[in-house]
Amino acid sequence: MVAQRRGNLKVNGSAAIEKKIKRANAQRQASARKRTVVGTVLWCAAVTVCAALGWWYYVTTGEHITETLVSRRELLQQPKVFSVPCSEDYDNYKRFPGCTPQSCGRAVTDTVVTREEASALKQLAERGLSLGGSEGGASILDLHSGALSMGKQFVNIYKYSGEQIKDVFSKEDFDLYKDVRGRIQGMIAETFGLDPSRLYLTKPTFFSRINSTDAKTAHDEYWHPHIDKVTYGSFDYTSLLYLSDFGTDFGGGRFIFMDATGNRTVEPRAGRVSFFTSGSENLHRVEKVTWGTRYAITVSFTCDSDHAIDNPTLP
Ligand SMILES: O=C(O)CCC(=O)C(=O)O
Ligand SMILES: [Fe+2]
Repeated sequence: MVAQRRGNLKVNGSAAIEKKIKRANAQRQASARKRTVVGTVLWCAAVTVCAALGWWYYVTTGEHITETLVSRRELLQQPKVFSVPCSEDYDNYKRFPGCTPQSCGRAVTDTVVTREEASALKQLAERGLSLGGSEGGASILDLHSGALSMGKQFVNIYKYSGEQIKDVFSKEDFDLYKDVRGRIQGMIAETFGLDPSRLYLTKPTFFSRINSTDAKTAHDEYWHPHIDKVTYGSFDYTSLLYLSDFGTDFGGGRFIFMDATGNRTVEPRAGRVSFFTSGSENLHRVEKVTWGTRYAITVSFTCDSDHAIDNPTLP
């Protein structure tokens, strides 16, 4: 009797042990699965954080920049000129002696436009753009055609504002614009050895205002690499007059020449004029603005009088 009970106990006991072992195994497997899932999630999170830190470091420290041609802190006493071999782009267009680029390059000057003039032009841009503005990060105001960014499209500021335009812009504003444009034209002609009277203002010539708001339409995507002669056709010489300071008024927003040997940067500074031949020898882009507001004017020149535009006048 005692022996039989012991036997039963033994049978019952080993079943219980087997059950325990099974339960323990199941628990071990479940926690191993849990560990794998947690491990994967942590690994993904670590990779994401590393990628984000890498991107932030890349953008803020300018690791993508091989050389800074002119920094914001520098104040150039004379133009800095950099020669680059001309591309073949100009072969696809009619050549204009005394104007079509024969030697190509890029240059930066801080002595053609004063900071006071840049400030007056920025105020002009602020007043004009306050009447409209894009929903995305990039707005333009073209005093020649009247185009003004408005939401997701453009309006004609002269038609849109009617008589009130006289409260927004003055004759002095337009005189300053004309004067500055003339000086830039003279500087381009002198630097590239051109006859200034063979160089004409062309379109689009416009103010730009850029901030860090996400783009809403393709018009807001100012950061794409491009060649001005390909994008705009009539351009032979592009100039950019900066109206605000990199690092003080805005972050990001540096101008980048994308050469085969690396990226070369111009840091905007109010009153600084950067100018260059418009072919693919000067492929470029603007870095995304990360904070603040960046103002500039793109002033464009052509050698083809058929594409010339006049200075803007108040209607
Ligand atoms: O604002 C800039 O620095 C460059 C603008 C530009 O590339 C353009 O208007 O074609
Ligand atoms: Fe451009």
